[in-house]
Amino acid sequence: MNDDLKDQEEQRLLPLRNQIDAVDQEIIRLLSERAKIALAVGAVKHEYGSPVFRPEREKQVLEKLALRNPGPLKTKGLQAIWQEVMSACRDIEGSISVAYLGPAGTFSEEATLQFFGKSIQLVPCSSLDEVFQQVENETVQYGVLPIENSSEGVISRTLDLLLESNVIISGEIAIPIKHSLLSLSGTLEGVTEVSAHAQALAQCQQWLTVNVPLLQRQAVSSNAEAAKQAALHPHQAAIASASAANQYGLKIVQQGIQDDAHNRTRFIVVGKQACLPSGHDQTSLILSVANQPGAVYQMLAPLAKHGVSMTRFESRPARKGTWEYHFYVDIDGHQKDEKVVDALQELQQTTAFFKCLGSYPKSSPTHKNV
Ligand SMILES: O=C(O)C(=O)C[C@]1(C(=O)O)C=C[C@@H](O)C=C1
Repeated sequence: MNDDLKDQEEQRLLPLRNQIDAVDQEIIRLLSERAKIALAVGAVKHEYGSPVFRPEREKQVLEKLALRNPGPLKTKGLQAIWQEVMSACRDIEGSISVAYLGPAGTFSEEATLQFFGKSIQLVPCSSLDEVFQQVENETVQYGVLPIENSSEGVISRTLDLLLESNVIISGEIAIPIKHSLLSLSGTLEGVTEVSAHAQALAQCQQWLTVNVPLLQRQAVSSNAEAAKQAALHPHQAAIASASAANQYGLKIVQQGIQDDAHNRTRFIVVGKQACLPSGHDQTSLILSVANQPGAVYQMLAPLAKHGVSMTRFESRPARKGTWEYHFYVDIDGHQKDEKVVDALQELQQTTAFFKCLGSYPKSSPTHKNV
């Protein structure tokens, strides 16, 4: 562009940018008003000793945005902004800390930030067990854990820890998982090994077999750990997110190497506080029944009887060597909803084992960020 055209453009942009500045000032004034009200809300919560984070209310605020959005902003963009507004308001009511499978740069961190917004204290942990421990010991208020991947199935350690521990599920979020092959040089020259979390290696196995059959595959504790190692050793490549490349000083050899283009992981948020109904909730249960014919069919009868829909059903061996199973069941509705109350009461009487993991807002398409 020549200088004349640049000047012309500047002259036309200037008044528009002045308008944006004036609107920004008004937004800041309104945000400050909102923050003062949040402080008053926080003071009331403090008096009653109740938690700052209210997932059911945040879900309602995000849903209202979808209904009220006049455009031209996309609802997804508006909701992402509001997620940060609520995160910042929450933070002045009282800071919350959230444990996740670290180090920095993992998909767990991405899910944590999408769910809570950026105004939180991130506490990276070295294992899923440690995330649970931190929540159980109340050294953090919440923990974020992967529970199922669309191509690889359930994360069995998370299911087992839910059975053993004493935490309550307070939310869920599903995020797209896109893997990249990273190395120090951005090429595979001199590279003999590729490392990643076992789940990521499994999610990319076809691509690796077809494209880099000679690279030795090495499972490590997380993709971010693989990226850290690749940054130190030129003979190692790593599978991690494209953003991990920046974070660890690596270059992208190839993006999007996951075998399933729609690869997603669902994460759960656990804490010690039960959620109130939001209007669009689900309840997670662990059940088991005596090992006899028709037992599973009978186990589910109270749900059908009270018109409660089952949205997920997983089984895990009870690890007693007796071919007994624990069933992980998600149902529609909150445990305070009348028909759920009736169904749960009956289930408690008819099952050999019953554990309610909590009721929490469903991640609707508008809050799924996918
Ligand atoms: O409504 C509340 O309880 C608030 O604290 C306000 C607010 C918000 O910013 O809208 C902030 C934090 C809560 O998690 C929910 C909502």
